[in-house]
Amino acid sequence: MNKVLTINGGQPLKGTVAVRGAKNLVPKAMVAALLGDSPSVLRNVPEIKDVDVVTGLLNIHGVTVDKDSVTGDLTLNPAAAKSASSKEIDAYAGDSRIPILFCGPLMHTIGEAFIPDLGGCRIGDRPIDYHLNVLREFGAVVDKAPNGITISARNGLHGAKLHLPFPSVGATEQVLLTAVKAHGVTELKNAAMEPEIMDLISVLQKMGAIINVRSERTLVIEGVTQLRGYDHTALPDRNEGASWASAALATGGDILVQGADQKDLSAFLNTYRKLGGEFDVVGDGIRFYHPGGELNPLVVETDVHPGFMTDWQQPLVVALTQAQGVSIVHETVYENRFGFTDALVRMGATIQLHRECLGSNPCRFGQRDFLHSAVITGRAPLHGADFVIPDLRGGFSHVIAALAAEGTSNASGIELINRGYEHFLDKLQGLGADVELRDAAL
Ligand SMILES: CC(=O)N[C@H]1[C@@H](OP(=O)(O)OP(=O)(O)OC[C@H]2O[C@@H](n3ccc(=O)[nH]c3=O)[C@H](O)[C@@H]2O)O[C@H](CO)[C@@H](O)[C@@H]1O
Ligand SMILES: C=C(OP(=O)(O)O)C(=O)O
Repeated sequence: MNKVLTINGGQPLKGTVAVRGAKNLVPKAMVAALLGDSPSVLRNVPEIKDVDVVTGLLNIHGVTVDKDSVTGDLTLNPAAAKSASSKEIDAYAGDSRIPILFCGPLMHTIGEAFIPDLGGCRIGDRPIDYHLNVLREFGAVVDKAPNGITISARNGLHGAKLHLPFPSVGATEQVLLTAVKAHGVTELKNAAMEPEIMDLISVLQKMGAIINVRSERTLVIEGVTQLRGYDHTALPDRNEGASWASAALATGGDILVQGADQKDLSAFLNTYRKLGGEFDVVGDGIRFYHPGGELNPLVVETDVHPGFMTDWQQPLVVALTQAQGVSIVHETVYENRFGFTDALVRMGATIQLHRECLGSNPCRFGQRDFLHSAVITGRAPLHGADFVIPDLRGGFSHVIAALAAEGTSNASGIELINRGYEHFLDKLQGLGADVELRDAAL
């Protein structure tokens, strides 16, 4: 039975939430376990759908994943790794972005891989051309198959000199997970340097990999013949932390985010402060709050790390609807990440989308037909509306807009949020939100 979340707005969110391991690291560290010749232990694992998807994919490839019933820590044993049928793998098509990262580890382990069509948030085309190009440079052969691709490396994989057209997070991870056991040295230029990538590098180094992080976005990886299991505590989810911070501001609330890490949120914290939000870095996290008074309009441009992360943009836009004046958000990472603003406009926000680059940095979407700049005029009183959750961050934004609004909203498709937000409804209720999950009327 489909569920609907009924949200009664008008209450500030107040209280404490704890964030655990990052959605953008944990599933990748799980994939890395395939490369070891002994079991790995991953700690601080959140209960989110992307972890379930990767657990299922590992299981059908013969990797056991045991969850500690008290701590939730995972022990991943690749001793019996084997190939899986395309029918088994196909069951995971469209669920997340992670299956593409099985390419290198599966080629190293069993010589070939079938990768189903990917899922993840629909915020642009999200092609995998960089992934396939780097894999070919390593010596892999890629073939299109019904519902996915097959990839093989019968003659092994060798190091390569690589340069990404854009510092893609996924393609950088693809290179890391392949190069660590490829024959010879790999140099990757224009690599992504997100904290989750640095944490994946820590995981791989614990396994025995040799990875040099140079300045100027360059990684140099010296391939080794053998890797062992790791014991690692995942870094906290900075994107979940930033989401709750925006929720505090949009609703006029006060949220202590346990686990939020100042250094990984630096660009976000600067923006938050300029917008008029306040935060205190405390022992076990960061307290985010609306200090009273008016919020200030801002110009925000998303960027790769260390810039303002694209995944922070959607929740922040809700807070910007409550600032006094005209704000601009220029999205430079994804070409189509403003679809979620339709529902905000129906709730009373004033948001106009433009094809031009409205920030100070022209981006690669500027001369093309993409509505990738938003002009937000506030302060706009919001009112309740019915909406369908479009994706992870867009859905979070809709829910906090509904909480900031006067009146009642109904959200369907709320389960999408579980892909990246652990115990979302429990956390909302713990912060005093008046929400109720019920069966949809037929
Ligand atoms: C599971 C995960 O970690 N997801 C994160 C990861 O996504 P993901 O790894 O998919 O994002 P990328 O950094 O690869 O994508 C950045 C841009 O590069 C483009 N591109 C990427 C690969 C490719 O082969 N060809 C290509 O054109 C994409 O369409 C996008 O416009 O990084 C993004 C950027 O920080 C975050 O928003 C996502 O939350
Ligand atoms: C875009 C996101 O995730 P994914 O890459 O998993 O779709 C996100 O977390 O905002």
